[in-house]
Order: sequence, then structure tokens, then C-alpha cells
Amino acid sequence: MAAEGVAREFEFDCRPESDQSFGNALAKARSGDRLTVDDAIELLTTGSDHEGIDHARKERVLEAADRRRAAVVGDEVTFVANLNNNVTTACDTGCLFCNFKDPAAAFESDSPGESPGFTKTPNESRRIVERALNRGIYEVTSVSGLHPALALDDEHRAILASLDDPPEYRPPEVYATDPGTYVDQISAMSVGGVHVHSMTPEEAAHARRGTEWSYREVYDRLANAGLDTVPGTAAEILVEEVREVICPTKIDTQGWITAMEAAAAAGLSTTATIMYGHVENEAHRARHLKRVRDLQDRTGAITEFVPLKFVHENTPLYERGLVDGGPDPVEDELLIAVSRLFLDNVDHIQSSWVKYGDERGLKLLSCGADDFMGTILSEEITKRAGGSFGEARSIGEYVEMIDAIGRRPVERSTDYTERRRVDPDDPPHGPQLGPRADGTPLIER
Ligand SMILES: C[S@@+](CC[C@H](N)C(=O)[O-])C[C@H]1O[C@@H](n2cnc3c(N)ncnc32)[C@H](O)[C@@H]1O
Ligand SMILES: Nc1c(NC[C@H](O)[C@H](O)[C@H](O)CO)[nH]c(=O)[nH]c1=O
Ligand SMILES: N[C@@H](Cc1ccc(O)cc1)C(=O)O
Ligand code: SF4
Repeated sequence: MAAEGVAREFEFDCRPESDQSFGNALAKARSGDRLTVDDAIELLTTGSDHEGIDHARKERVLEAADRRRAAVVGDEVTFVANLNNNVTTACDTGCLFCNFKDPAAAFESDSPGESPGFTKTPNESRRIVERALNRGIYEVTSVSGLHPALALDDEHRAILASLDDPPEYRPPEVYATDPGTYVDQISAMSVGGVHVHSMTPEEAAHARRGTEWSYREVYDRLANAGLDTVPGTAAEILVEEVREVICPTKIDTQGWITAMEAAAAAGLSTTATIMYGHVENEAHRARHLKRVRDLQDRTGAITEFVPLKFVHENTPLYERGLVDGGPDPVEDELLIAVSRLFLDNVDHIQSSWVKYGDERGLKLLSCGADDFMGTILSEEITKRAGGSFGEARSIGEYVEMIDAIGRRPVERSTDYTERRRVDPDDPPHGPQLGPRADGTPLIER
């Protein structure tokens, strides 16, 4: 384990410096002017002309963001009744911030011992979604490792099998469990009117490897199979010098943007994320926000922005001493606030109780965030990285927490087009927007 204070310093080209002043940046933020990257650097650092955070200035940034949130979306706090159903943990991509993955070799039929993670067949996925639908959920989120046997569809499988040296491909027969194709999994999960939120840009890249297919072709076929919206993870930090350190074999910034544009062109709306608090600095965060805002100017397809705090405990970045922890709470607050102020074209900013816990997650709802994520019912990414805030929230817990901070609890659909205000004084509380939801509580405690 890395001891405190021994984290390696990186010689990045991009430094948190600017020609702007904190005062000017704050004035622009308050009056609703579109912010520049330099403005964002000033706000994220509370002034790049001095070391450390100025707490009085920080409060001014948070206050401006909270006001902006109130002006854009009012006092509603939304949440979704959803299920996470990740298909497989097999992944050889080797991102240094990730402990969700297991080496694919551990899943081969002749591998000794039990494999540490899981791979589900399409039938298993269907049964899991069916059961959750009966409990009232209406969204399934599915993000997975890049299993070497996963191909887009049968045609893609045949192409990969015919290549002399196929990229990251091994036939399903090699493995103890066949995950089927992406199209098999999506159509299996697309049952009973559930909304399928799946196929990140990284997964879409895996679904076209070894072919000349465009991302548009891939997302068109997936949409035909029942895909509804796309999670904008795999964004991490959209600056090459950071990706080279934390995820050197992942798609690059341009690849991520191309995939997101293709999803939008295929008629799918998306979320967008940032995974922050590892080796990057405030100038990288600011540039990332600019790339997301530019993308949204072109597509208008991003329904929400999701800041993901880096959870460090069990990750190679931490174990190898490249970082000595994740972001501190002040950085979380400023990141949420500046996301709200900078992304003037994205309506919703999510606070993740999985990453921050309830107490900090609620605080972030007063720093610019207005969405409190989903019930999820199962969680593996953060848990495996060392997070400990649990795997589910009930509608009752949502209502109680949101009411306690004086805001209005609202159940929403994935794309926010359907919304239902929940009356805190009329329990019991259960989901009502799902195709089989009848208001029965999702989780009995
Ligand atoms: C685990 S991957 C699964 C989907 C797919 N393999 C991909 O990379 O897009 C989904 C996302 O989880 C997030 N993630 C992984 N490990 C994390 C960690 N230790 N802390 C915070 N977020 C993490 C990353 O943002 C990553 O893009
Ligand atoms: N922030 C996290 C999420 N957010 C996704 C939501 O649950 C939901 O799918 C989305 O808002 C679309 O409606 N999911 C996680 O599993 N972990 C997070 O940290
Ligand atoms: N699965 C991601 C979170 C996520 C999922 C879907 C989204 O649309 C956005 C974010 C994580 O836990 O880190
Ligand atoms: S972040 Fe995704 S691609 Fe990277 S190692 Fe983890 S599961 Fe694999």
C-alpha cells in the first residue's frame, strides 16, 4: 500500500494556471455568462494565484452553483427506480483505476480454482431483469468488462473467428460460461417495457473491433435489439496525458466523443461522466468539462452529467503508489458546483450516493446537483474498489432524505421525460412509473 505523501508527482503539460482572476470568474458565473476553461480553473482552485483552497471563496462558488441549480430546475430532487445488471467482470483492458475487472483467463473452462467474478448468460440476465420488473423498477443499467468472447452479434463473431490474429478475441467455447453477443444480452434484458441503459463508448469500441464498422452502425444494431440510452462512462478524464497514465489501452478522447456522437445520431440519449480525484489536476478537469459542453452543443443528447469520485482503496493506482488517496470533500463540492456553472447546456447534475454516501451526497445537492441517482439494487464497481456505501436505496429512504433537506422528491424516468412528485406525508413509498409498478415499496426494511 502507498504510504501517505509518497504519491508520484506527474510532469503534465497542462497545469492549473490561468490569465483570469478568481473575482472575474466568479462574477461571470454569477451573471450566467458562458465560462471559459480559464474561468473554470479559477473556480476549481478558488484562485490559481495561491496554494490550497480559500474556504470563503469556495463558499461563494457553491452558493452561485446552488442558485443556478434553483434557477434551472427548481427545488425538485429526482431519482430513478433502477437495477444494475452487469454481465461480466472478465476484462483484460487493465485500467489502473479499476478493480471491477478480473483476468479473462480465470473464466476459461480449464482454469484451476473458482473464478473470482462472474459472467452471466443472456437467459440469466433476462431472469434477473424480470424479477426486478416485478418489484417495480423500470430501468436496467448494464456496464461490463470487455470479455474476449463478446462480439456485437453473430455476424461480428463470424468475422472475428475468421481473422488470423483477431484483436482481443477468443471463442466462447474456451470459457466456462458463454455471455452470448451484445445483441443477445440487450434483447434478453429488453423485456416487459423496461428501459435498457447500456453499451458505454468503450463497450461500443469492443463491439466493432476488427471491423470497419462505424460506431453509428454498432449503435443502430443495438437500438434495434432494444437499447434505449447509453451510459457515458469510460470518459474518465478526457485529456490524453492523463489517459496515458490511468487507462493507456482504452479508447482515446476522440474515440469517446465519436462514439457519443454516433449514439446521439442513432437516436439514443446519453449521460456523460467524469472520473476525478486521481492523478489529474484542475486544468484537466476544466478541459474535460469543455469537451463535454462542446459535445452537448453539437448533439443535445446528454440528459445528465455524473461526477464519479475516484474510489482508491483496492486499485493499482493506489497500490503502486501513483496516488495516495482519492479526492477530498472540498474537491467534490467544487467539482459538482463548477460542473453546474460550466455546463450551461446540461440540465441535470447527479450526486452519487454510491460514491459519496448519503450524508455527503445530500450536501452535494446544495452545491449544484439536483439528481440523486437510482435504487440500483446491486453494485459491484465501487464495492470492489473499496467503497462501502451499500448496494441499494429504497424509495422510502429517498423521500425521507430529500424531504429532510427541504427539497421535493420526484421519481423520474431515465431520460427525465416522465416525472412523479412524491408526497412525503403519504407513505408507504414505492415506485409507480414502472410497467409493473403499483407503489409497493421496493425494499422492505
Ligand atoms: C467499470 S467500467 C465498466 C464499463 C466498461 N468496461 C467501460 O470501461 O466503459 C465503468 C466505469 O466505472 C468507473 N470506475 C471504475 N473503477 C472506478 C473507481 N475505482 N472509482 C470510481 N469510478 C470507477 C469508470 O469511470 C469506468 O468508466
Ligand atoms: N452515479 C452512479 C450511477 N448512476 C447512474 C444512475 O443510476 C442511472 O442509471 C442514470 O442516472 C440513468 O437514469 N450508477 C451507479 O451504478 N453508480 C454510480 O456511482
Ligand atoms: N457504473 C458507473 C456509474 C454510471 C452508470 C451509468 C451512467 O449513466 C452513469 C454512471 C459507476 O458505478 O462508476
Ligand atoms: S474500466 Fe472498464 S475497460 Fe477499464 S478495466 Fe475496468 S471494466 Fe475494463
